Amino acid sequence: MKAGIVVFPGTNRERDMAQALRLVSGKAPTMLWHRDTSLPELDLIVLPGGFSFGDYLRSGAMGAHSPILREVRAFAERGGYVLGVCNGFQILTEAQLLPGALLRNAGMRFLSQDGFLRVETSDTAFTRDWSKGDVFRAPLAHGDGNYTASEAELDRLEGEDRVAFRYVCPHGTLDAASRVSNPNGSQRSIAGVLSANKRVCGLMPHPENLVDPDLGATDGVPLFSGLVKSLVA
Ligand SMILES: N[C@@H](CCC(=O)O)C(=O)O
Repeated sequence: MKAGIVVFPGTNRERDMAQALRLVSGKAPTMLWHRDTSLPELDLIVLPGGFSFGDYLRSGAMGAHSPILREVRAFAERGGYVLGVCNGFQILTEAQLLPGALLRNAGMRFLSQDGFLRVETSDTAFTRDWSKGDVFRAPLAHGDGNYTASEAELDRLEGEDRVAFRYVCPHGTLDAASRVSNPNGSQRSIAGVLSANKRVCGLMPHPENLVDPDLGATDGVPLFSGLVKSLVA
């Protein structure tokens, strides 16, 4: 699987993402710069976490206007697979490659804690190595993770099976009003969504940080192993 990771000024999780892709796929990804105006041949583009442009204006707002986003958009329009994690998810919504917006956390403070996610669909390359209803752990680290969209958009996402992950309690129950189950106030406890063709996925938690057994947990491996199965010719 030929993966590319986009680095912006302020990105700080590109090495975590590169390590996860290398560990699971066996192939080192290509590091891309936000000013690049052409891409190598790729199967997957990843926008990793961090603080692109210092989160000035809004998290992801400036990164969404970087030159490389024209190439990312064209790649997605050709049916390419794109994964946005945390700041990468914020950039994808700001670029309108995914619906909705990530607003300030409901508690108005930066969250740095474990989150528990329930897989809401296994019918995608990003989730095929889980079963619908599986619950896994993934670290959270963000100030603007409160997923928000219109009621009509939320209904559309639900109706088209495009909610990928939802925040739940550790034993899997869902309580949108609970800060344990829903740490940042996201509407309907949504943690990750998909594009209409289900080939662009964004999520706030960091599954790339739980793929190495030497670090004590491999909860995030299925995200990457599913992509390898779908994208390796
Ligand atoms: N800087 C963004 C994302 C953080 C990250 O990607 O880890 C925020 O605080 O919401």
